[in-house]
Amino acid sequence: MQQYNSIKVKYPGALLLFRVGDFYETFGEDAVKAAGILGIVLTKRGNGSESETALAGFPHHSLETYLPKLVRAGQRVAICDQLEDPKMTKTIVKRGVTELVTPGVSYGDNIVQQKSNNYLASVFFDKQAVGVAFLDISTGEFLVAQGSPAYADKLLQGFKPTEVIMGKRQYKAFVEEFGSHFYTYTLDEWPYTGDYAIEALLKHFEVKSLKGFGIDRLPLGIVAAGVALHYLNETEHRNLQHIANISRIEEETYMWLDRFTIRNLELVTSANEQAVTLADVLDQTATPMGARLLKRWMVMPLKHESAITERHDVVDYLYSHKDLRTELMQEIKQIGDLERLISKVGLQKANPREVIQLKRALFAVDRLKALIGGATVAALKIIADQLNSCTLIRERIDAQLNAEPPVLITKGNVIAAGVNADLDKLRKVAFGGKDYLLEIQKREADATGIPSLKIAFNNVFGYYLEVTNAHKDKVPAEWVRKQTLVNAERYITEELKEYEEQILGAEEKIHVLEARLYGELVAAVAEYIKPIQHNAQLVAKLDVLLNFALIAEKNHYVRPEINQSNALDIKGGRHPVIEQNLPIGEDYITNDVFLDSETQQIIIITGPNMAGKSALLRQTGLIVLMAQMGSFVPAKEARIGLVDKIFTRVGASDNLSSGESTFMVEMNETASIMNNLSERSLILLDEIGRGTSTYDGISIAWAIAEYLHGHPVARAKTLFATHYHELNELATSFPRIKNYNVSVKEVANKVIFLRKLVPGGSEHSFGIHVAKLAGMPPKLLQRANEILKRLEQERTGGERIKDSIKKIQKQAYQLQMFSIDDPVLVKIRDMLNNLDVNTLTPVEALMKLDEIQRLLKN
Ligand SMILES: Nc1ncnc2c1ncn2[C@@H]1O[C@H](COP(=O)(O)OP(=O)(O)OP(=O)(O)O)[C@@H](O)[C@H]1O
Repeated sequence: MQQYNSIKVKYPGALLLFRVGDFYETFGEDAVKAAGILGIVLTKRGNGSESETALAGFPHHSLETYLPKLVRAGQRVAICDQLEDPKMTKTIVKRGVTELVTPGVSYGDNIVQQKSNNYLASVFFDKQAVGVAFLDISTGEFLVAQGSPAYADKLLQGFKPTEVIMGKRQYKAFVEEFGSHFYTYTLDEWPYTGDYAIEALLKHFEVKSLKGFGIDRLPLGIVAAGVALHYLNETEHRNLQHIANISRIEEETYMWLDRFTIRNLELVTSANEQAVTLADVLDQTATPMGARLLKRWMVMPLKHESAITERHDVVDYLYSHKDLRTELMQEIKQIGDLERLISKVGLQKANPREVIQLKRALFAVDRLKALIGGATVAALKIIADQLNSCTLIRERIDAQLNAEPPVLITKGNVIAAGVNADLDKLRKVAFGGKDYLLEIQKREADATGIPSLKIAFNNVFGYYLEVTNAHKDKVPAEWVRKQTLVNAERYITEELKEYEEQILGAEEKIHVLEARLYGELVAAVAEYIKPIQHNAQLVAKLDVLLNFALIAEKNHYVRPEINQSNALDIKGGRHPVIEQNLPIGEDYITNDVFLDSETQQIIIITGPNMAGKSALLRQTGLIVLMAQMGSFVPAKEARIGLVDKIFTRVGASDNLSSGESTFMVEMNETASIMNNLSERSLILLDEIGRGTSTYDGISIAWAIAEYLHGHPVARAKTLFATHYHELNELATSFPRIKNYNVSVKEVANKVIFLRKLVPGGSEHSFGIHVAKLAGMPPKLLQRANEILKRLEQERTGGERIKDSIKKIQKQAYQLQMFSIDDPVLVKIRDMLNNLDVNTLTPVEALMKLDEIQRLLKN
């Protein structure tokens, strides 16, 4: 326990798994936690004594099962192993922590998700800018960026780190800026200096300057990156050869998606667990690394024409070469997760089966190279040229490892025959024993004339000769009797003892020798980390492009034209996700959308509830996004003038948990749009202003449209869906604002949704119709219709809406159940009117309810 305690204090905040013999044990509070999370038995040690402590443990071979559960439950887990062979020491065995696993520093197959990266983010900021580094120890990726808080925020949203580290003093500011939904860990301040960080990076990469990585001008990013390395060291991760590169996330290369857009367009995740995301529709990649890269491309679409066209060219080529596609697919599947395999080599955690898989992957890389070498599209040829066969190492693995080795090196039979003469000889001794024993048996039987003589083995005295009682007298004098049974006796001989020692020694020696040879082989593979990682990146890229071609064919997408104009021209566009999930027999209704900066910059879309306004907005955003990530798009034709930023304010995304009201969130999001828009921005606004009173809402919406139209430098293309028909008036005074509506047909008091976008404003919202579909009481609906009619009559009579509303307010609502004159009801009404819902706590709300109930009862 002394040893335990001395180790435990070194890893504050971590749950310590303490290896004792064949078990990992936890003690005290850790035991209580572990038992709770893992559902294992909690016992006590040192019952009743002063040192009594809670205890919970599990067999060491179950670590793979239990560790992920602890980490997923948000625990930091320190794994403390026995550092020497207990047989070799007379005192207490030496122990030490060999790894500290945290949510962001994990690589176990059972902990990290195959198809997602597992990023640790390190953040460091000053008053103006934020530096952020992303490191995935399971893949070796290491990226740095520096920019405005908004840029950092967008990256954090896109990369979705499983852990964010920062200096203790920056924690509060971090939460204020980026929210409290990240798993965070704070560190002491001392490593947060430029000097320390640069030194850590130079040392790790064994270079003299950071210039080669293109990150030397990111002082804050460098500090963040240096601390990320420092943190790996702190968590006992020392074998990091696979973190072989660090690169800058180039802000100017990628389209800007604000955090709301990533969320609102449901690209990779959705607030609704059941919802189908764009990733679900677009991902049929053949390898996990392809799936990970696809996600990256989805949240970081490109904004340079040449880079996008290059991807489209490849997709186009693969689209029209179906046979090649099938062949490529077969090879890529074989390659599997090469990226994580080679990382395991770097971490010195690759088992023999994984090294064999690595070899298979390299053979497949070779075939892949040959397959695309003949392609007539430049980008594919470049991939072919860059793929590295790594012939030497591949052949070395092939020659040195058995084709189907066990997972554990300790099981033996990993190194192939013929690799090492000593090993071959030892194996003959150890495993050629059966024949040898039979030989002895036969010789002794002949010599003694005991035909039934048998050689056998037991744990007590090893190999022995067994003689039945009938032949007892023929036993030679030099045999040593060891055991007498009812009808037989057992003897050992000098020869058998010698043989036994040789075998036991041989097995031990084989063990050591195989481990050494395997270690040498893995070290040799580690020399190839860089080329193999490069292969992995190329294959992942090919996988995603191939995937785009497959999906394009399957879902009938077309190649979009990307150009430098400022126009967005989509013909027959569809929503990629909704169209996949329509009831059978229903077709998605396609729509054309045209926007440019000259004639039609802003489209006001009105139309009834449920008409398809939001779907149209989203599909326009998604089509642009898909085009610029390199995919084909769900449309009949699409000509896309490059977009550099997409902003959305779509649907109500309540953020009540962070203490903001829905309307506040909406205004935050809209403000961020107004402050960041550019000439090439695409803005999607859905029902801006509906979270407040009608007048406030209309006024804000009106002013936003005016602002966007009148912006001195940036004529951002905007789709503006609204229920405020009043906004249709804008078109009369602003030349680039146009009215459209998503049409419906009214037949015999029923509404049929046509879902077609047609020019012109619309008059009705049919909200009451939707309320009816939803099953509102008929009385209520009837009254709503009355009010609506009245309002509409008065409006067409030329009155201003405000006056109309006033009139309506004068009408008393005829409540059937009771009269509003009732003083009790008046009291309740006043009470409710005076409540400030925004500041009310749940408890206060309950107390108010209780009060109301009592008033009514009395
Ligand atoms: N073009 C279309 N073809 C087929 N179905 C569609 C189409 N557009 C929308 N839908 C279906 O109609 C539903 C309602 O669409 P959407 O949410 O876009 O309506 P809305 O006009 O934004 O309504 P509200 O004003 O009430 O928010 C969608 O969930 C979708 O299933």
